[in-house]
Amino acid sequence: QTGDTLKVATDATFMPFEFQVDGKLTGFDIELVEAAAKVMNKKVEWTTIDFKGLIPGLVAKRFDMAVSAIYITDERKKVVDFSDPYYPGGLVIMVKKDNTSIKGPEDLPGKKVSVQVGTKSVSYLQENFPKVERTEVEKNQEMFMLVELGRVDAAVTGKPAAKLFAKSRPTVKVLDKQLTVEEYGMAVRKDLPELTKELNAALAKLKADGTYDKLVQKWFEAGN
Ligand SMILES: NC(=O)CC[C@H](N)C(=O)O
Repeated sequence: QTGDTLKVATDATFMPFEFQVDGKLTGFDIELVEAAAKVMNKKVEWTTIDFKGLIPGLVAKRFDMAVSAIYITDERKKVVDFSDPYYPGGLVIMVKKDNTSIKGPEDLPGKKVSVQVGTKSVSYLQENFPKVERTEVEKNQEMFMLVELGRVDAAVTGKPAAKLFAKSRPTVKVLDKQLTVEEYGMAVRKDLPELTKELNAALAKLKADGTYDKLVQKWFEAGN
């Protein structure tokens, strides 16, 4: 169905999942997709776009898959297929280190919170805390920076990325309480069911042969 090239889209602004070093894509998702493609005997052709364009781009058949720390949600499952879950995630709150007024999501109404457009963070706040003043931005770096600069009170984003960012910046902290429990999946066009099957088989092989564990170790556990 997809020939020998897999067209994969990502929003490379989310360390350690996908980001750029000297203009080159790298991260856990990037290496996992490359490894899966190798098992499937395919080459990867990457496209980088804003997160909000990933699911619409799949629907419009601009690429075959999107891999970008995407949570598997019922809403998204209506328009795209997902691989088996490949990593656990969940939303957390990031604030300035000296912030004492926000201890959990119940403290967010009336506060300014930065979120990335098109993400689960937006729908989570809309549904559960509609009184939060959302500042919606395109890039994750911008979302984090608004907290650092004190232009917003908090950011709501995925735990691994928030933790990694907080580790590199002494001015911010991640609250322990996790707001949701999620699973990351690779999103695939609905008209390519064979690709989803092949992808699941490749992921299973990478888990069985130790490649998956090595990548988890490299991107999430090394140096902790
Ligand atoms: N890639 C990201 O910036 C995080 C997206 C978030 N996990 C979601 O699925 O909505």
